[in-house]
Amino acid sequence: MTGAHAPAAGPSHTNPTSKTIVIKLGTSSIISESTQLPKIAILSSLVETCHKLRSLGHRVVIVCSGAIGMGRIRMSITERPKALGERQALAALGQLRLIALWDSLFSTVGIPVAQVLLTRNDIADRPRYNNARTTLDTLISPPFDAIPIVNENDTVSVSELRFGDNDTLSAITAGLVDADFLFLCTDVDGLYTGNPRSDPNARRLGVVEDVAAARKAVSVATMGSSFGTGGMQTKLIAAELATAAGVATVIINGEHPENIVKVVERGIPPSSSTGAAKMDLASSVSSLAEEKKALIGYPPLEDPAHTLFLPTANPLSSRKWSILHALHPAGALIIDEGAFNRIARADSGGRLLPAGVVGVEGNWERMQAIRLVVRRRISKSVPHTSGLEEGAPLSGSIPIARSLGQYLLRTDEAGTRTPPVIDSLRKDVSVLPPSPARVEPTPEAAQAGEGEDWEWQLIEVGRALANYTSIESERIKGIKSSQISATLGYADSDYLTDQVALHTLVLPSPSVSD
Ligand SMILES: Nc1ncnc2c1ncn2[C@@H]1O[C@H](COP(=O)(O)OP(=O)(O)O)[C@@H](O)[C@H]1O
Ligand SMILES: N[C@@H](CCC(=O)OP(=O)(O)O)C(=O)O
Repeated sequence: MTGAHAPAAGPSHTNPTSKTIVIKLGTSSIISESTQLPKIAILSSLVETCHKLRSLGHRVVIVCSGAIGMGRIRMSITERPKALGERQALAALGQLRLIALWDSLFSTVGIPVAQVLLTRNDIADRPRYNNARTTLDTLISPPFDAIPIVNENDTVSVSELRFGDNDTLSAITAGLVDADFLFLCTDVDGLYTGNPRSDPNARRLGVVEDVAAARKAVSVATMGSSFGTGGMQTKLIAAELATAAGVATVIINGEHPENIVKVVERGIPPSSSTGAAKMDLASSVSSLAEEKKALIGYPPLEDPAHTLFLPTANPLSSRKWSILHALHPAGALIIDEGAFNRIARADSGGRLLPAGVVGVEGNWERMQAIRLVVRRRISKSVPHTSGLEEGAPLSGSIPIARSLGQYLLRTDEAGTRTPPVIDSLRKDVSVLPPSPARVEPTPEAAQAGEGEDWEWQLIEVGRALANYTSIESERIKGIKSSQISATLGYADSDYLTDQVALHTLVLPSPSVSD
């Protein structure tokens, strides 16, 4: 045998019970707030846990924060650095130490580790997304059987190309590797009804079936450890992203990594839609107020203490999930309500004809991801909601934009993340997320102006891969498919996009007629 690594028990792809497990370690799990030193004993225990998981046939990916924290330790900086350049420099100093530490700990059990540093840009389009997917899959498969250790490439990422927090990155990673489990290890035992550091009455939630409902039910003031960044807010976003991809997501205390094995071995109960699991769980736990039960599922889970977010009953396909949550939208097609109603129908195949397109914003090439934005008139006099408030009354019953809130998370210069701004996207679309393809009112909309009683509302309802470039789309918008050939001189598709992936909230108030 050559090299530092002794052969270790590797996972088997042929083992039907083999799971893919992503473990996210927050800075609070890596560095002690009191001693300001790496938590060596806990990291060692995590290494033993990974060894155990692999000997049970599972594949493991670690998403590890702590580069900036380790850099602070290295340079004896006690204050959270505010300047971007300083944070990027500290990340460069700390990442090296972090990976050296992991490499030396994992070599004691003969497991090779690989450093994977990502920015959003690295998964911005399908080819790059698939490339990252292949690399990770190759690393966790024979003959390498390695453990990738993923972090954001903080040293080079600039604001619009950042994930911003490793909770989101871990959910994206879980989607990339088609994970079964995502463990968000932190310094508390799970998700509580309030911040357990400041609220003595805060109660831990057990099984959560609906992340959006849980988000409503709890207070997630971002106050966290002095090293951590996102607090619970970003963990809930990660849970929403991951469960939509079919990944069971667990918030658990990083002090006892060995508990991860217990949760994996216990397995995931099917969601309540199947009935049986709810009965089993409900009978094994003590009482919980009825209203809480309805809202957030079950009483706290013990041995080990954790909060479990069940995967959605109908997870998105990997392709749709990546279009909605991972790829970077390069622009937007503005469509009318008729077009939206057609693509929202189950039998439409999600294909968008040029006839329903009223505007084209941004610059894109074929097969790049784009936003689909519905333009509609709304009454000025009738109070209405934007359709983005989770849990809003479902009067319009058109599926739309549940997760839009996440795109409205802003990161300021100091790296602080503010809560999602769930706001009306009426004519003022400046609240749309900053991107090169910022959506402005179309010339037609601007020309038409606003009536006395109505105004324009623009809402992102989904995303898709473009069949035509933005320049081609501009030329064929509003026409019949049969006219594409005469207009462009060729017609590679009757549709502007195939396989539209829609968000899942609801357009509550009906629009006034056009
Ligand atoms: N509702 C809540 N439930 C649990 N923890 C919460 C809640 N609201 C805020 N927090 C805070 O979130 C912190 C964990 O987030 P953070 O410090 O960013 O950890 P990490 O570094 O592990 O990502 C906890 O220490 C806790 O103080
Ligand atoms: N990428 C950064 C960590 C960002 C982050 O989300 O931190 P945390 O909230 O501790 O998981 C680093 O390595 O320092």
